[in-house]
Amino acid sequence: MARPERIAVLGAGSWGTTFAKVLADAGNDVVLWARRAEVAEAINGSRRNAGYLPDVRLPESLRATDDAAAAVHDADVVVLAVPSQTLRENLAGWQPLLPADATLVSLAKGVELSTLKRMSEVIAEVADVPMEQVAVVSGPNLAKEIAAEQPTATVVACADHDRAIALQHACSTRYFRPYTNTDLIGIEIAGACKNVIALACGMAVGLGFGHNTMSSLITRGLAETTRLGVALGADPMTFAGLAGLGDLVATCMSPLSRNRTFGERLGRGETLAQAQEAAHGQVSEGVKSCSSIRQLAARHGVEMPITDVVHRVCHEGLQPGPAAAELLGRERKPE
Ligand SMILES: NC(=O)C1=CN([C@@H]2O[C@H](COP(=O)(O)OP(=O)(O)OC[C@H]3O[C@@H](n4cnc5c(N)ncnc54)[C@H](O)[C@@H]3O)[C@@H](O)[C@H]2O)C=CC1
Ligand SMILES: O=C(CO)COP(=O)(O)O
Repeated sequence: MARPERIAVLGAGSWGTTFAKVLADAGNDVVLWARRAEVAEAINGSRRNAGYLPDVRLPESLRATDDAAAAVHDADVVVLAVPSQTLRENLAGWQPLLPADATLVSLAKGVELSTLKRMSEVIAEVADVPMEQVAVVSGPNLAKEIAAEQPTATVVACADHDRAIALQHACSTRYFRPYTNTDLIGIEIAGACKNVIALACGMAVGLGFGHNTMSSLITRGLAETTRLGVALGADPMTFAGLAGLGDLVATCMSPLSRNRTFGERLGRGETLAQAQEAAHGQVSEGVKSCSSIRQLAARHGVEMPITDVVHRVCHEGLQPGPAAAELLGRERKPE
């Protein structure tokens, strides 16, 4: 397959804007779709997306529009950079506009609440395309660091290995190094679950706990994530890779993570509404995915104790302190 040249990125939030910059820096012809016309105008005029990445100057070659039809026209690749719980609705609106053979790329890390589907499943269903046409990009990819051109690696996953390689070429830059993978289930489950574990780590920070607590949560979080993934058919090795352990460590350890920051606020005693207000509309996917992942785990008979308490803290009034005590007080077992 030839190297893609026309790429549309739909969603001009933190990651959509940053990934569009990566694609433009890699030499592609990139159009970024923003919901609000003034955001598109500011990107075209001042090369800034002030609401999300105020300190970053975007490449001259990156064009923005609020017209989705113009953005996707003739695109070889369409990147979906909207939150996971709105992706179905957003994509349904764009579906009639999509070029027939375009690779559809998910950047979202979540599991849909109403259906318990992964994002690639939602995309294949709504766009009515074979799963081989859908790809996922996931890894330790905090947008602000990548926008500042700090080196990172990532995973480009697609059941069609040739498409994965074409996309790998399209998003390789001197600061962004993608690896290919064909295990969509593992990559997506890892990406969704790490947000929930990051909420738990944030709560631990908010409660005043240190690195032993964080490392314990990361490691046991990886264990429960792997259990779920394997039950769904994932390759267990995926969880030791960039989209597994890599992203889990980055998100749980970094104050730049919205999920960890959200958890920290809850750990300090703020309510869900207060933490949501402080997020200024930026998405903390784990707050909703903790519920869908918990349901998915129950459906498959998988124990996910950290995810369970995160759900109950976020949605059932459990306090972070007693949640920690509950995890420590569980039945003793071998590792
Ligand atoms: N920010 C990051 O560092 C990374 C984010 N991700 C994932 O990428 C996805 C998008 O994240 P961000 O760009 O960071 O989110 P964001 O909150 O910064 O931006 C979301 C974008 O989606 C648009 N949007 C379209 N329809 C929407 C609707 N109905 N409701 C809300 N927003 C709507 C918003 O206008 C905005 O441009 C999430 O699933 C996130 O987990 C993945 C890797 C890195
Ligand atoms: O997915 C991310 C890093 O890989 C971003 O995490 P947050 O959504 O918690 O900021």
